[in-house]
Amino acid sequence: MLKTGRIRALGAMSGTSLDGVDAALIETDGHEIHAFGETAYRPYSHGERAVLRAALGLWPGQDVAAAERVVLRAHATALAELAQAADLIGFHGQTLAHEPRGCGTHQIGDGAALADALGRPVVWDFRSADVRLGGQGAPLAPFYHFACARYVGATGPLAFLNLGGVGNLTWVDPGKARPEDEGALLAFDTGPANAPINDLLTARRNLDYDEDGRIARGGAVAEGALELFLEEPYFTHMPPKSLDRDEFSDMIGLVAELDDADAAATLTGMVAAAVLKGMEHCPSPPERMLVTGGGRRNPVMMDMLRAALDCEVAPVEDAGLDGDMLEAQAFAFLAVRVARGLPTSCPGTTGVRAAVAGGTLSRPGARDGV
Ligand SMILES: Nc1ncnc2c1ncn2[C@@H]1O[C@H](COP(=O)(O)OP(=O)(O)OP(=O)(O)O)[C@@H](O)[C@H]1O
Ligand SMILES: CC(=O)N[C@H]1[C@@H]2OC[C@@H](O2)[C@@H](O)[C@@H]1O[C@H](C)C(=O)O
Repeated sequence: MLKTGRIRALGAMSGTSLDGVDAALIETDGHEIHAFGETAYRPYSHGERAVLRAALGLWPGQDVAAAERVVLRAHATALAELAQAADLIGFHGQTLAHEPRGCGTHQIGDGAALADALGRPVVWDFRSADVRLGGQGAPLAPFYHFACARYVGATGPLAFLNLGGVGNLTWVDPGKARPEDEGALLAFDTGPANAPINDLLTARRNLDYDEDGRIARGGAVAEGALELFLEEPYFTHMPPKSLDRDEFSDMIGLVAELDDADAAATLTGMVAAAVLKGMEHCPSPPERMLVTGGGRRNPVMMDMLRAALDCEVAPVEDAGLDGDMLEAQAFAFLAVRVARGLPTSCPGTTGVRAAVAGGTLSRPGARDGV
């Protein structure tokens, strides 16, 4: 692979909400974003999702064979067409469990098998090297956020907020030369985001989520429950810090006595309150917060964030980025960095001891990685 120049990279992400595989092409040299390319989305069927859900919480050595097959098949079909135009693939896989201070972090998805299936080199297993070196293994999107901040022409500090199952925040100083430079990035998971709302509405109404915040809009935030939530020690822990999807699943108990609308409003308010708490850790107030992930489609959540924060809060689309594909693009970008030996995480993003290029490069036909 060429050491300099642009690479057409295809990234694939299967997030904690288990909805499907996002795929996106970008052109990059691993430093700058030169161009965005085509995207694809391949949802999981109900049956596939059930297989993945049943495997959540499992660690290597446990029986994850069925889930592995689902992930490989879904990615092979999701990526088949776009892979024709790609020099390199970045394959995140599916996180089943994440406990960086305990068992580690576990993503399934065999990159060597995917390289064989697609006939393209694949970078995968992005997180474990970081954990081995004392990092949280997450979040990894921040190095891409640094490139995005440059791409959108930011001159002062700004923040990216991803509202997926969990919320994660990246504070960026685009004035620094490189993302691994001290003070360029601070990143951490803010707390729960959509996962508890989805879980509540699945249990109570058999809904996947609170579409456009319609249920929360009819309710009011229960201040007592919110105060109890904010007593969680997680919020006072210094970053870097990261969460597993279900680490805050107990919070549903805090809204158990409330009707559906008040419960949804309160869980939505907790997301905004957790982000506000997170802002206390930022080195300086950002000029604006660009929001990505499914939560940016929830107007009630966005309004609560705007009410809580002192800066402009806008979906990343306002800056010309694609909030549905940002994570897939991130793993395309990180794949290029790994292939070029450039770091993908640093003390400010994951707490790793020193900047590290995490990931394995597997070429088609070479099962053990190259
Ligand atoms: N129109 C909408 N209204 C309200 N909520 C929405 C809407 N669209 C998406 N969401 C929420 O966003 C969630 C999906 O977010 P996203 O796709 O960012 O998750 P993910 O990438 O799987 O998660 P993570 O980033 O944690 O891995 C849905 O489960 C839902 O809760
Ligand atoms: C272990 C893991 O898969 N973490 C995910 C998850 O989903 C959101 C948040 O929790 C973030 O920490 C991370 O994903 C994004 C893509 C990241 O690494 O930046």
